[in-house]
Amino acid sequence: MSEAVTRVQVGGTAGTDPYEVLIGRQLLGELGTLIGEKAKRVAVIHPEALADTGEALRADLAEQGFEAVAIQVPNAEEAKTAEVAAYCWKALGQSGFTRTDVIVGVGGGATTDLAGFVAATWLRGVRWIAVPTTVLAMVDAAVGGKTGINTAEGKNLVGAFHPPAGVLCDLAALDSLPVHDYVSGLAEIIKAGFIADPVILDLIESDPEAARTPAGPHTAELIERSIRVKAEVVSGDLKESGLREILNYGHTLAHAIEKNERYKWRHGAAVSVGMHFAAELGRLAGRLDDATADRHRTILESVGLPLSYRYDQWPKLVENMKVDKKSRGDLLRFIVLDGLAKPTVLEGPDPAVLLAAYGEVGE
Ligand SMILES: NC(=O)c1ccc[n+]([C@@H]2O[C@H](COP(=O)([O-])OP(=O)(O)OC[C@H]3O[C@@H](n4cnc5c(N)ncnc54)[C@H](O)[C@@H]3O)[C@@H](O)[C@H]2O)c1
Ligand SMILES: O=C(O)C(=O)C[C@@H](O)[C@H](O)[C@H](O)COP(=O)(O)O
Ligand SMILES: [Zn+2]
Repeated sequence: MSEAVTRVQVGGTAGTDPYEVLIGRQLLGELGTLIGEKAKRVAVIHPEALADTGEALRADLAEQGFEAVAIQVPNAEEAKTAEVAAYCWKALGQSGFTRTDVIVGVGGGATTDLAGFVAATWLRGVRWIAVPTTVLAMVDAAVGGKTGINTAEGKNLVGAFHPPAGVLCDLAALDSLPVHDYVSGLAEIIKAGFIADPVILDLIESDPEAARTPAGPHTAELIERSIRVKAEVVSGDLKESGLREILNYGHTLAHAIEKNERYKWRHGAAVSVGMHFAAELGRLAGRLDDATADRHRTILESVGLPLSYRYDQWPKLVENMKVDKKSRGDLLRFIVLDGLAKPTVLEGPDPAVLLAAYGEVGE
């Protein structure tokens, strides 16, 4: 018997089409319905690590009568390149993909970012469905319609806002995820806790060791709460004209680190260091109380996320941060907290304060 399915609605305001995020188990039966009757062809974009899943999905869709192709892409950030996007476009062209056909992105956030970007750009936009298979992709990447790829100059510099037609979070997928990747996803869950839903922090703090695995007692609740935070924010501001920037908490430094590491670090690990930095920045800018700033350190450390990065890299990180999407002209902008669950923008902080905050993070 299948377990209960939770449905979270996203969008439906300001002229955007609403869609649902489904959270549960054995959800793949929903895929055919979501794809719809208008589609003749379906392309399943999946990473190498999920070759079997990708092929099983393709075969199942073929059995349902679709002309289904599987497009295998590299694992992780190696998939988020212009070359891999071009490879996908070629596969779509060769299979005669039209505007009524549908892309399915199955994998972690790197795969769903790429699949969504390919869907946004093919024929100027076709429908796509996200099937996230990492905790990070479930709680963040697959929801909200930010799609994109990296360039040598920076993280996610090319992309489009192109929401999916639906998101299927099958919790069973998490069982095969290496612990390192599971824990990396906790960074975005903790982010949702600090910016909007402190119950998330309480649940993790009640048993940090258990929070490190999908078998933990609060897994489904942590995932659902984080999705609800994201859904509420992006429903109010799809294109990041204001409110949505709060989802970038910790990301200004995180993306600078990822670029500096040539995209070999996991995103969640970089976000962890980035949130530690943002907390210290908030504290030194006189915005954030000591207890909440210290709480960042303890909770991130308790689940095994990193807090530090190389001190000598600061000048390069500052250069990298200049292309952050929140920058305006020469003005660096950061999301900081005025208090727990009170995110705000800090514009053009004094370089001495920035360096002092990094002094707490650098090793
Ligand atoms: N669009 C957004 O709003 C948004 C939000 C947050 C993060 N992101 C992006 O998401 C990406 C990070 O995503 P991620 O943390 O999911 O990493 P990832 O996509 O790089 O996946 C990590 C690794 O796990 C493998 N994998 C995926 N599912 C698996 C499973 N069930 N079992 C075993 N292996 C599996 C992948 O192939 C990869 O090797 C970054 O590129 C980040 O920029 C986007
Ligand atoms: O959805 C958003 O908006 C976010 O900022 C969520 C982030 O977790 C995510 O990493 C996003 O891809 C970052 O976006 P970017 O615009 O800074 O590239
Ligand atoms: Zn992120």
